[in-house]
Amino acid sequence: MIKTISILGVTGSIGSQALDVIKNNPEHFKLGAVSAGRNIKQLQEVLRDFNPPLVSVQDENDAAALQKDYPHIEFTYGEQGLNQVAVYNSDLLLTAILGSVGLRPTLMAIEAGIDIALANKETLVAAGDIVMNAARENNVNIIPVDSEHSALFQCLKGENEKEISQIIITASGGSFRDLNRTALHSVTLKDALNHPNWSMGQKITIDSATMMNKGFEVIEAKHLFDVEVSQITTLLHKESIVHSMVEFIDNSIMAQLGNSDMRTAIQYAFTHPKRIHKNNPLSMNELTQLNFKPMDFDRFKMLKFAYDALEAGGTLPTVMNAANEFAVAEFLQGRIKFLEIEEIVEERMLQHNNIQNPDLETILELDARYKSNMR
Ligand SMILES: NC(=O)C1=CN([C@@H]2O[C@H](COP(=O)(O)OP(=O)(O)OC[C@H]3O[C@@H](n4cnc5c(N)ncnc54)[C@H](OP(=O)(O)O)[C@@H]3O)[C@@H](O)[C@H]2O)C=CC1
Ligand SMILES: CC(=O)[C@@H](O)[C@H](O)COP(=O)(O)O
Ligand SMILES: [Mn+2]
Repeated sequence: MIKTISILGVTGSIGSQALDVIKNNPEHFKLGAVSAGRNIKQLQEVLRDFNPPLVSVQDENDAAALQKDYPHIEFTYGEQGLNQVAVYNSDLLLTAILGSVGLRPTLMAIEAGIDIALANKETLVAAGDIVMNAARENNVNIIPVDSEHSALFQCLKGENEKEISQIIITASGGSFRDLNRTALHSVTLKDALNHPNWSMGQKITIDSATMMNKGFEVIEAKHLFDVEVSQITTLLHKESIVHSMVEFIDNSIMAQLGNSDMRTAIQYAFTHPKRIHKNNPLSMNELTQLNFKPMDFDRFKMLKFAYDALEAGGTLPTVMNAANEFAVAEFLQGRIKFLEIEEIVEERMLQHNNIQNPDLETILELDARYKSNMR
């Protein structure tokens, strides 16, 4: 059976790699509806190559202009457009959109009974309980795409979650892993965007440099796998070859290894529970060494913030995510320095009065407020 896959964020790093997977496997996958933001040039290539039935863009004028050029495709725009793409009749929705803007469309897809291949980790950080409860109520599968969670998901296949001793999430350390905190005062945006192992979008590359990405991944793991916070460990692993590990109660450790190629995780999310062929094997003969080092929470303060937010629960993870989206956007615009990202996040987390068991409207309201310029 050919699976129809819709994509939120088709013009991004994950979106483009997902298109490679679809293009390389026409006997298995077909593109459904897609959304893009403002990169219309890249979207036009997608339209020419894949001819999707429904397309959403951020701006109304872009939608109108595209409609003239591609009359056989249906164009829509804005938040309403994202929702339309999300509920388009497909077998799987890949959430490769950036940030908490992905939350509502993801929930709408879940309510429509569509399985989710989840790359958009901010959705689980902002509203993990609501999303996971909705998935359970609607009998929808959330299949992780994030490389660490894909690894954990694969290691846990057929296992009993009660027999997990700990989940070990590996971390490259990001662009500044060899610098101490003093040196971080003078780092540049250009340096921050230079990830040692992965080629990714700008925001996640900065999150990796601040270690917020690993914090998000700890929260993501808590929601995806039924474990205690105390069972989630992080470990520095500079090669990003071991994508993560699970230790079981009998001391066996299972790991998933592979190249730094997100197409492996994307493809697995598309084919799960089966596997299909792929042509980019990790050459074990060329692997000279794999390094592991304990995490340093004083050096990587943002990871500690994430553990604190997860322990506190309620709306604190939502606020942390929103503050981070604001601060990283400011850094990418050249308006603040690297270390001000964590200052802003910490400041906003400290000023927030936590609310337990929030509903969706509360989360969306706080998300908008803490993402805005409050300074
Ligand atoms: N890149 C990676 O390897 C990995 C990414 N992830 C996660 O996947 C998600 C996507 O990351 P990545 O692909 O790197 O990000 P990119 O920045 O490369 O792509 C983001 C996509 O979302 C679209 N988009 C952004 N904002 C909006 C908006 N307001 N409305 C509509 N569309 C919007 C962009 O559109 P446009 O460009 O057209 O404006 C683009 O298609 C993130 O949550 C990230 O954390 C997880 C693991 C690995
Ligand atoms: C590819 C992927 O999954 C990223 O989230 C990756 O984890 C970033 O690497 P680090 O956060 O370990 O630097
Ligand atoms: Mn990851």
